[in-house]
Amino acid sequence: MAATGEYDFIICGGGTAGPVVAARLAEDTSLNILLIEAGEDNLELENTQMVGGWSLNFDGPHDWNLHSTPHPSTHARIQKLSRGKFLGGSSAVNGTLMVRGMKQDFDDWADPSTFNCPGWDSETMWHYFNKSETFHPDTDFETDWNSHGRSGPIHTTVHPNAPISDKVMESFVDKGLPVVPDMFASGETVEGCGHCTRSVWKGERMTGGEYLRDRFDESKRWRHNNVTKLFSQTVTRVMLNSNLQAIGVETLSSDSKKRIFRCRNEVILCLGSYNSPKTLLLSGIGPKEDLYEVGIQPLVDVPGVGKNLEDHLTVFAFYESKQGYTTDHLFQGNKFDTAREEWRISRSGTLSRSHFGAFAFTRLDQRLKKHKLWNDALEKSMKATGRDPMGLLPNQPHIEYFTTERYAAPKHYANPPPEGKSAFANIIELFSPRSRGYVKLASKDPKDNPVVQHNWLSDPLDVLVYSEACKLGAEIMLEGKGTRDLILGAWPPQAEHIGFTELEQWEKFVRENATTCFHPAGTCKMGPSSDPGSVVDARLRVKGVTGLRIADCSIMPKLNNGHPQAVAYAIGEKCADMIKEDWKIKLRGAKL
Ligand SMILES: Cc1cc2nc3c(=O)[nH]c(=O)nc-3n(C[C@H](O)[C@H](O)[C@H](O)COP(=O)(O)OP(=O)(O)OC[C@H]3O[C@@H](n4cnc5c(N)ncnc54)[C@H](O)[C@@H]3O)c2cc1C
Repeated sequence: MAATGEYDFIICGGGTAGPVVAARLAEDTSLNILLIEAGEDNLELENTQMVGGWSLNFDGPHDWNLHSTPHPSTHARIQKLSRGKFLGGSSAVNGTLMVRGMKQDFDDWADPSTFNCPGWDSETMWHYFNKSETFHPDTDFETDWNSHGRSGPIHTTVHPNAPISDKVMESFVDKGLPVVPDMFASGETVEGCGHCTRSVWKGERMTGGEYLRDRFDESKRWRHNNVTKLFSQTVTRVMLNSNLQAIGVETLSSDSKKRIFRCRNEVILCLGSYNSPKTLLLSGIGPKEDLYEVGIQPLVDVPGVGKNLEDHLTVFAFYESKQGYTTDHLFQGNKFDTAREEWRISRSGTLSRSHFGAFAFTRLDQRLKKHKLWNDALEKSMKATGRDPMGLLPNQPHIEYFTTERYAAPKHYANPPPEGKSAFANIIELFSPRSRGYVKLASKDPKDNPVVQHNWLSDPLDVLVYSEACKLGAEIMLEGKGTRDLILGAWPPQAEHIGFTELEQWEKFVRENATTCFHPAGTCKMGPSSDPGSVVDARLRVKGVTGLRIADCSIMPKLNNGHPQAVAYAIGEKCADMIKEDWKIKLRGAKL
């Protein structure tokens, strides 16, 4: 098998973080960079650009088609774990929400007494969040300009609310969550509600691909001549020499042809939280017992690879609403085709925007302190760490609420209201869960998806916090002054949650309904060498080898209390800067 190329840096994965690393390194025009992506270029893939087309990418050739392994805590339900397989990766299939999380989340990453990852504090992360972004505020939006960028490749906006979202905000305020302008970018408000930034501009979704090609440039040319883009090639392993130095990668094409690409400096894995650990394991880097299990000779025993899998859960509580508030009428009947035509012609209409509406953060201390389970755990955790049992300080929220502006949900919800009826959801998202899962190889065949066991809700405290959050969420919707008179009942009408009065009813509800928020993280955790579970150090270098880094959501030592795409961009930005420092690469080329 002959080598088919040699590059200074090889970036594996053209998703969210990968293109950032490639593009920033390419600012030095003397460098020769290869970016390898298993999926296609997204230029001709309409559903990666049409904001409302996101779920049409699921379950086909543009999805990795991963599934969770059943677990009794979620009633052995098998859940789809969609990930984008094209340029832009999961940023090209996501809900476009740019909820950065709290400043404290990143100060925890950096703090020696918590995750001990120097250089990952909030000030640094806000610098990189802003660097990746060009924010276009609405005229009457009160912008916190310290928390937005003006010249990054990812163009963002706020969303014009449908009437239902304004009514939901009224209920949030009525129930004690005040409106705080731009709180989801500023990262300082723990209890409040407001609008969040979206990775949408001029009716199009922004993806990691923007770093490589300016979508609004008529010519559609690539920004950098020194980045070779290789699509439809799956990286199957990192090649290590006898000194355990990464010297290249092996790839497989869809017609099963193997190729080898060599690198002079470094390989950077940006394959996401399921596939980065998978590729390390296929390369002989991981827990030795897991490798022996599938017949792979361990080269480096790194016990943390694939462990520490964290995810946010969401549960959708649907309500039927009076007519005139939601946007269901724009989708019912054959209106989807009309809406798509409108988007095609003018990049406007309902498919030019995401269907999420109002947002809120809150803590649940008052409710939780009624429970012995919580109080016992609180006493212990306060003594041990000064934090609550979820690992949070008082300036970090337990929960996010966000709502839809019509009946919209993951695919297993299949009860859209007929014409003449409207529905919306209050989505309850559990932050900082205690449950952790894992990613393991199913076999040594790189074509097989890995085994993913999330273990969601396996920790009783997660169930308690989540059930209380759902109960409060229902009170806000049913008693809050904006929504109490417009909600007609649950949707579908036979849904029982509308009548729930007891916490146990909500516990059953979350076990039966909670589903992934598509935020997997932590499977190649960053941490100091003293942490046996860490896979990369604070400069993102893989333990036990040289010339190999990871830059994607898998490196998060703990998920942000927010949504992860903005973090993925920031990780890519910071990784590129660290590589430049380490290799003393000078900027000679054009800036983005
Ligand atoms: C349906 C959905 C909705 C979401 N909604 C939001 C939201 O609204 N807001 C938010 O902040 N976050 C959201 N997220 C999460 C967010 O999009 C991801 O956390 C983030 O994009 C992950 O970035 P990443 O770089 O880690 O991985 P990815 O973006 O998944 O990139 C990995 C890339 O590597 C490629 N790849 C994988 N394996 C190989 C291989 N072996 N060889 C070559 N290439 C390979 C993949 O095809 C992909 O392009 C959502 C995610 C999904 C799926």
